[in-house]
Amino acid sequence: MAGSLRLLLSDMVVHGRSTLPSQYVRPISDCPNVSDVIHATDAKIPLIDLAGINGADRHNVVEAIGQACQTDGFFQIKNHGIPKTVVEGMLLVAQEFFQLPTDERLKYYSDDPKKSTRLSTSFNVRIERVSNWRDFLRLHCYPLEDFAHEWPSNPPSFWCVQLYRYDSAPHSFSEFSSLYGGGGGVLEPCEGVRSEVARGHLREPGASEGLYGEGDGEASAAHGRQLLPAVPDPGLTYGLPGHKDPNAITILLQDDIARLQVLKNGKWVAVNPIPDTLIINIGDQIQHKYRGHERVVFHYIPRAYALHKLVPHREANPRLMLCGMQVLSNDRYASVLHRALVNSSRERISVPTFYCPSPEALIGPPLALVNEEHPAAYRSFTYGEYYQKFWNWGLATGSCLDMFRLSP
Ligand SMILES: O=C(O)CCC(=O)C(=O)O
Ligand SMILES: [Fe+2]
Repeated sequence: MAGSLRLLLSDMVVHGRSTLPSQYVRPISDCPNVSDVIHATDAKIPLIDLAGINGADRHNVVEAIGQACQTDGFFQIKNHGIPKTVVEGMLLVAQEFFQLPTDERLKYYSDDPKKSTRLSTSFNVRIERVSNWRDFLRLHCYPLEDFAHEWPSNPPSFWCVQLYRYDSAPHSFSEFSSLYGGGGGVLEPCEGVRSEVARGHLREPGASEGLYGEGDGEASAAHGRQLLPAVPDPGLTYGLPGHKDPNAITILLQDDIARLQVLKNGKWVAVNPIPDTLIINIGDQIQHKYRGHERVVFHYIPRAYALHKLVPHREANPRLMLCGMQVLSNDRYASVLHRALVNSSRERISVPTFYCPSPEALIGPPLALVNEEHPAAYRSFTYGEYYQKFWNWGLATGSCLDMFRLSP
């Protein structure tokens, strides 16, 4: 891509540079107040041990997940079944990709958020006035067959690790692919996590029926790798400012540099890396498919629990792919604000996997919850529309969801 050379942060960074380029400098009021961050060991971001998930301890594990979804929306899991070498390999491949010669990387460069495979920088360079200190590679990966051919073929391990299938791959490589969304079995190990998150969260009687059920063709997954180079003055900029993920559930792998923070009880809490753990982050939507019915219910996470209390499933409108969403500000199920800071010593890499509804999925308030006393709080939208707004909103303060709010 001609002329894009300096658009990638990794190509702009000059080692030993002593000042931050002005387009990255935030106004003072918007700078991260690093002295006011609480350490996760004090704030207790839940760490859930999945070791017993398929055994006698299953009930307790599911309960713990449900509890974490209610109280935190952001937690860590250990004993997730993905070998350490595999997890390390994912970070390594990301690092290798970002170290490729500029020309090789720029083959994937695009500033178009609609592109399913792209390398870019900041957040949405088409609209933002202040840039974020990160480069990212974003890949769609479900169904795998639709997207794998677009993925980078370099570094060589990038392709092979992701296309190995269970039936043909050496054990470690097939496990490696398990962290990626996709067909051919690559979603399964995460499927357990994903279903348990949903099941634990929506655990009213009957609520778990069909969650991510068979024949579920509506989900999609995107996979990101982001590089946050070392920065001269980390107190003036962000890798990513405070935001809530627009999708259903995010599974995040971070390296050993503690720069991820989550807002808890009004305070930013550092999510200090714990070896061999993954982070689960509840996003703005969750998919709920009812087996044997056409309908798909996308619950807006903050109200998912209440929704299941209030709306018997069978009252949902079967024609409209019916969805529930409500005000997030005062609801304990809110998807949570989190942010990534940068540091001055060395680059940081993180690998998030985003599980999303399909772009066509219609999301709106359940009819049974809408009456004169409780008018719809938000207008209906497709996930595609929401997602486009999310990119155009540019991680501005407030919530992207507010753009869909109907006047009171
Ligand atoms: O880099 C991180 O740790 C957080 C990434 C993130 O929040 C995102 O990509 O949505
Ligand atoms: Fe995020």
